[in-house]
Amino acid sequence: MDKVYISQLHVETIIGVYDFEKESKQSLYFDIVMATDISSAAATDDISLAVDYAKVSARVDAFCQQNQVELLETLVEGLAQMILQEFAVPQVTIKVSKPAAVPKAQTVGVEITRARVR
Ligand SMILES: Nc1nc2c(c(=O)[nH]1)N=C([C@H](O)[C@@H](O)CO)CN2
Repeated sequence: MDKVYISQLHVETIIGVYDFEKESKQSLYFDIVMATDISSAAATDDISLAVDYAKVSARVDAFCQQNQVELLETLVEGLAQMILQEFAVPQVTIKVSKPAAVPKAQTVGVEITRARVR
């Protein structure tokens, strides 16, 4: 299966378990890989037949602003379901990194892969 991907998408949003995290936005970085068959888009050179990575990026940012949650797990699960439904891809992998969370680590985060249920 072919892939369309987004690397290190920077989103600033309210996210976290602790009270101090609910007061100001923090940086998250998303790596997103979407399975797709690119043959129709390649044959026609038509963006409407492609998974538009710019539209996905904008939706991910908007989703993060509209859905303020505590856990990275909750956020990526919601994002995966949104991408599967709105962009007609059969499978998506999302890795989210929260570099400021653990000072002694370069970064921490969560990665999931979800497939559309037929
Ligand atoms: N598996 C997770 N562990 C932790 C999360 C999380 O979202 N998933 N979040 C926190 C805090 O919000 C942390 O980022 C603040 O230091 C802790 N562990």
